[in-house]
Amino acid sequence: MFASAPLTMSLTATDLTCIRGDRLVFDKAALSLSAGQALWVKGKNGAGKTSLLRVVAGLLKPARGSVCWNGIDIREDPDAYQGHCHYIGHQDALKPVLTARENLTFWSTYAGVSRVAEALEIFELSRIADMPAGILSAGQKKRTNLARLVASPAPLWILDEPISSLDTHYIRLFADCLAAHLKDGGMALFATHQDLQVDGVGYLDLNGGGTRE
Ligand SMILES: Nc1ncnc2c1ncn2[C@@H]1O[C@H](COP(=O)(O)OP(=O)(O)OP(=O)(O)O)[C@@H](O)[C@H]1O
Repeated sequence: MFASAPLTMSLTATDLTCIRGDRLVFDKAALSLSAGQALWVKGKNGAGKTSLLRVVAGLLKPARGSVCWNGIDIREDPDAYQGHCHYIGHQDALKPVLTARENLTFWSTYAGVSRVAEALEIFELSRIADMPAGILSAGQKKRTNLARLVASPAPLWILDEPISSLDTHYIRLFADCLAAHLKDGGMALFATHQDLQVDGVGYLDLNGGGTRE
């Protein structure tokens, strides 16, 4: 399953406060996830979804509160945490001169695991695998980014708008991929304004400041 991951995994965040510029974005947000669970972060534009995902990914420092992976504050060993976590944000993380295959190989080599061929197949990228990423369509770029989730598996997925630019076929494909990840004992925290059908997902509503429903 997930190399080097402990049998029991947990992600907890408590009392998170985020201030951006001089604005309080959210206050006292809390969440918890264990193996097989997913949480959908909801909220209107500007409610702080991206900010929360970046805080939980360890990319943005909260004004207060903490994020713990298996009970240990992620600030204690950020490198170890990054090894268990895939963050895919709004922006694509592709080098435009490298092909889709080369981009995936770069990421999976960096992570020390290589399931590139499987990732290309699952996200139906084989036909365009050897085209430079810079000339791919928005949806093809998005699928190449998402294929990193399979090319170098990690137990925790943190995904910001993972299905933007995808047509209904690929939204379904992603939903199946997410469901398989959860069935396999993975976890996911994500935000999307679009409709995504995945069973057993919990919700975190930031409109009220970060209270879990
Ligand atoms: N780098 C920054 N500096 C200052 N303020 C910022 C910065 N980035 C975001 N903000 C502000 O933080 C607030 C939350 O932004 P965030 O992107 O987290 O919201 P969001 O819920 O993801 O929005 P959307 O649904 O529009 O993507 C917004 O008011 C935004 O203007």
